[in-house]
Amino acid sequence: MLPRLGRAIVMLNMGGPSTVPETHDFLKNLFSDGDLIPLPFQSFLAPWIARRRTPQIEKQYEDIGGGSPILKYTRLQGERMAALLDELNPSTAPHKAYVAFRYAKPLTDETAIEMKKDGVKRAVAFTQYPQYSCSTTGSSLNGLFRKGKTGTFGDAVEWSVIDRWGTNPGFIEAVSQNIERALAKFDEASRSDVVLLFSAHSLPMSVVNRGDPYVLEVSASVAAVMDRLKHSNPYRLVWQSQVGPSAWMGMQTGEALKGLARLGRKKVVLVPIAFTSDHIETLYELDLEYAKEAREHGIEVHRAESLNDSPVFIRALADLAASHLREYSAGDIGPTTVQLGLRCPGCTNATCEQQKSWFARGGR
Ligand SMILES: C=CC1=C(C)c2cc3[nH]c(cc4nc(cc5[nH]c(cc1n2)c(C)c5CCC(=O)O)C(CCC(=O)O)=C4C)c(C)c3C=C
Ligand SMILES: [Fe+2]
Ligand SMILES: [Fe+2]
Repeated sequence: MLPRLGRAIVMLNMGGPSTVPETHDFLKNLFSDGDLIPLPFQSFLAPWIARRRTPQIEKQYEDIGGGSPILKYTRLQGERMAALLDELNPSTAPHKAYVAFRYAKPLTDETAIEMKKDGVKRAVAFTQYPQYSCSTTGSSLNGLFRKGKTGTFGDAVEWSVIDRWGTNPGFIEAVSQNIERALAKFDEASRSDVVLLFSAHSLPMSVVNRGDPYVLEVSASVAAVMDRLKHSNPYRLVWQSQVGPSAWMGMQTGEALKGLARLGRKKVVLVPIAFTSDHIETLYELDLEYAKEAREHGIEVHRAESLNDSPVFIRALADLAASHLREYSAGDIGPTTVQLGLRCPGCTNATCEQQKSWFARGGR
């Protein structure tokens, strides 16, 4: 049971199957989410697509060691962040981190029950996606709002929100240090020729074209990292993990690697920039598929490690949460956002607007 003045920090993310047999339920939840993938006849189509896709995706999770490590790392990051927060902000201690995933256990419902049992009165919804997209953080906040307004967390919880932090100095420092470690694997004489290929999960063009800020915010992260590295190397931002036949943001990571080989650029560091721990896209797509393909094209390729248990990154999470708790009250969104109350100009999802006014009232 948290004492009255304790603070709950709720780490929001999509989640992933911790074991291979959980893959089907993960995919079913994912394809059922109209905020991520709006489908006609969603409640019929989602289970059908999930069933068809399960064997292929199960194989990928088998190949990366039997599941997604996202829960392991989110718990570790949360526990270490909370311990640091107790030191940084004794006036709001004790702090306790909760995990609320959108498509895998622990789902928001389960977390809500735990928070209710703990008697939480004041909570921070802390997105673990550094850059904002309506289809990721937006979906998590919509999910939290749907549960919150029916009292699933208890009647008296007051909320505030950290909804994006893609240019946070600690985050940028942690990514930059991992790039420097990858660069150190190349021979010193040709190190400045290495191309830094920042790779982020792509977004359907239909989402980009309705004014979603994700592409801009990922680009801002890349620009901040390059400033920190004093533009030591040539670089590009490319996009991976397209699903289905519609148009997605490009250029694709795989195509970029082939193009670089054609140009005679044979040294590359792959940098995951839009996710904070290892998952199928780093361990399978980047490490097993693209790196292998690149080597076949004669490219020497190393990947910057994901942030995972990076102490610099965990300190950044704690600093972010500490300044949020010091400077913001229930009903506030910050520190990075200046978009309170605004939704994407082309957004027609009514829940997005309701959710934002609900949080602006502190979750009342
Ligand atoms: C910032 C990260 C992500 C964005 C943006 C994003 C958008 C997005 N994703 C899909 C469809 C799928 N994504 C899937 C897996 C998956 N997606 C992300 C991150 C972002 N997605 C991650 C980290 C993962 C893997 C989780 C893990 O391994 O731990 C999948 C399932 C895998 C598959 O079937 O290929 C789908 C489907 C859409 C449609 C979308 C934008 C609207
Ligand atoms: Fe929206
Ligand atoms: Fe995705």
